[in-house]
Amino acid sequence: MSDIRKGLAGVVVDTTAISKVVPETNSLTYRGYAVQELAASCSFDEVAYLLWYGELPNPGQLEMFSQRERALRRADRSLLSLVAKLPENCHPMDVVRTVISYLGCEDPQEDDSARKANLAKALRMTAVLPTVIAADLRRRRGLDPIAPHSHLGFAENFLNMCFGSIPDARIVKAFEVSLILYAEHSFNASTFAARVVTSTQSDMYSAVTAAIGALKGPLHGGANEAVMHDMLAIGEPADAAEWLRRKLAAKDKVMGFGHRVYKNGDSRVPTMKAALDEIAALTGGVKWLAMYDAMEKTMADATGIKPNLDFPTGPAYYLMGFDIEMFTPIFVMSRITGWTAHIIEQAGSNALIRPLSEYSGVPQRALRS
Ligand SMILES: CC(=O)SCCNC(=O)CCNC(=O)[C@H](O)C(C)(C)COP(=O)(O)OP(=O)(O)OC[C@H]1O[C@@H](n2cnc3c(N)ncnc32)[C@H](O)[C@@H]1OP(=O)(O)O
Ligand SMILES: O=C([O-])CC(=O)C(=O)O
Repeated sequence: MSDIRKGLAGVVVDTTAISKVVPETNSLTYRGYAVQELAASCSFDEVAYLLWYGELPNPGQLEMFSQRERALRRADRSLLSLVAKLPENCHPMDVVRTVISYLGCEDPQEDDSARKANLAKALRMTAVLPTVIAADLRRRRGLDPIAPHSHLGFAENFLNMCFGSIPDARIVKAFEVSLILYAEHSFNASTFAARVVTSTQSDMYSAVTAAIGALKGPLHGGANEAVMHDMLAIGEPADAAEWLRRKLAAKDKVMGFGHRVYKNGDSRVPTMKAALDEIAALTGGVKWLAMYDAMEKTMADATGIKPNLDFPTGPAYYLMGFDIEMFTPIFVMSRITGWTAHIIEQAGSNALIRPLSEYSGVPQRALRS
């Protein structure tokens, strides 16, 4: 029997220079910078630049980069009509997945995986995806899309395209913090899926499409939606403890808790919890803070398992006015920067990813005796 590590738990499969997760010290760095410091001091554009180019931009570089991003925000008519044609009862993650696939069909350079071409694709996808997600949110509410504005920052512009106005600057900042925290997390399942596809020398759009499929699942990015569904099902903070006890007794997983790498708490949660506190104070959402505390305490007492990043983002996005099914697409809007950085890294130092398996079926037998 070989040494099988189910789910590749604990297996180091390659090196990466993009981010480092150290569960022992509860630290996460992007290109050497602590994520908490990036969230406090940087814009999402600066973090995207850092992930792709390895260094923070100087003011001139940032200006040029932001101008290029702003110029690529507009979704052309064919893209918007594709979104409009997709069934409204499909999950918005299916829309996002389909749109990325379509962008690949449209791109005459689709199969050019040189670094320069891939950087251009990464920027185009990152710039246009918010426009598509906002248009999808609005069509599900029976509203026309709002065109992007090139004078607005990345987060402000997205919120304006969704809601038709820009919220309080403190809410915009809290939202931008969530995007920065979501941007990158080493070899998580969706990033690994992207790297597997890239390792066959396939194109960036195919790799991102695979990553979106992996992120949709509730054990990964889909947990932020599940958290809010659970909080609404519980209803009142006073009922959280009993609800959780029943869930645990049935051996069900509680969404938004636990992590494959962090066993003593997710390094991003304190920063996101502070952002949630800010949003709740400004939107009158203190009930959901009480729910958060009740669930966190009951889980800690019963299992010792701590929340992951999807736990605070669920109520934060809900209080900002997003429909629950838009939560994971927002995660995509941010993580696409990390995925594409990994795709570029994988393509630049490639080895086909193809592990082994141990056969567990019937022994070899004759077809006819
Ligand atoms: C951005 C992100 O993707 S963060 C992750 C988002 N996903 C979730 O929130 C889904 C809920 N959490 C989980 O399912 C898990 O914690 C995972 C999948 C994230 C990580 O799981 P793994 O590292 O594979 O740990 P595993 O599932 O083996 O759990 C170890 C033990 O803790 C328990 N456990 C782990 N997470 C939870 C949870 N959320 N609720 C209840 N029990 C849990 C398991 O039941 C298991 O118990 P056992 O040893 O008695 O069987
Ligand atoms: O690292 C993981 O396994 C999941 C996660 O937290 C992320 O992708 O942000």
